[in-house]
Amino acid sequence: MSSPRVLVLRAPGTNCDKETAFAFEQAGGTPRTAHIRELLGNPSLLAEHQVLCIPGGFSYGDDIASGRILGNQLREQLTNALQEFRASDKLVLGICNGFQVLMKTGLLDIDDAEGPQATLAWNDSGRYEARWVNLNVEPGNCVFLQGIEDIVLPVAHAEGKFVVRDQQTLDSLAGAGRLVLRYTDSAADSETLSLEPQVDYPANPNGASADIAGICDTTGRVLGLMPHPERFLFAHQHPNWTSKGLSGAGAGAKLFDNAVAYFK
Ligand SMILES: NC(=O)CC[C@H](N)C(=O)O
Repeated sequence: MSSPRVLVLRAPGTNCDKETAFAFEQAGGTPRTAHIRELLGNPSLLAEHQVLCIPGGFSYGDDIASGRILGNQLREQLTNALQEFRASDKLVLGICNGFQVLMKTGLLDIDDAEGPQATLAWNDSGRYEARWVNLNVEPGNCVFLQGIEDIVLPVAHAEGKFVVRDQQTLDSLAGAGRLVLRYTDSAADSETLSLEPQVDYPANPNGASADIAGICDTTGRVLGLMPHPERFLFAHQHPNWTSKGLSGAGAGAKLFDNAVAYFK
């Protein structure tokens, strides 16, 4: 297959669908944007695509909780179509609000018999955080992050604090290679795995447990992350690109390249 078809799903309040579709297009994919109503009316649309991406924004105005309404719609009304999609060796990406949505769908394998093992809560600062952050990638089987050790990306969210239920759950998620993306700074000890952040604000912009910025499912084919890779496709999007002498592609482009390369 030369160019995977990417379904970029939007809902009322989504605001990153165009740049996310553009990111997949730049990478050689064939994106198509669909409104949730269109997908609910025609679930077979999913089967026509190889990648499902839920982009960032404020779906349903972040009412109740970020991602809750769209997540519930997907979980309750498209259960079978989504599970079939994942089972057929396809990819799912949730960026920021899309991550918040994915957390509620079951696609990230975050629920166990006792309920959710983790959730995304309000930032410790109590406000929207828009800044650039440094991230470490845990080596593993996450398709989107292959070949990336560390990466600089922007975040822009108010409900991005990844909170894990307890230390045992944290250890088991880590042991399974699920904690794929963590905020870092020069003083960070990435070996320590604690419910408390090891990295101080603002390098950890929200106070996430163990500085977690993104997780994948058990297959490595579903990724949810708070940072926005689609906002760093070109070096000149970095605020210090001239002083750093950056040129060419931005670091975020690699995630989309990896997704497309998976189908070649
Ligand atoms: N950029 C986004 O996707 C924002 C996510 C969400 N609406 C929040 O503020 O937490």
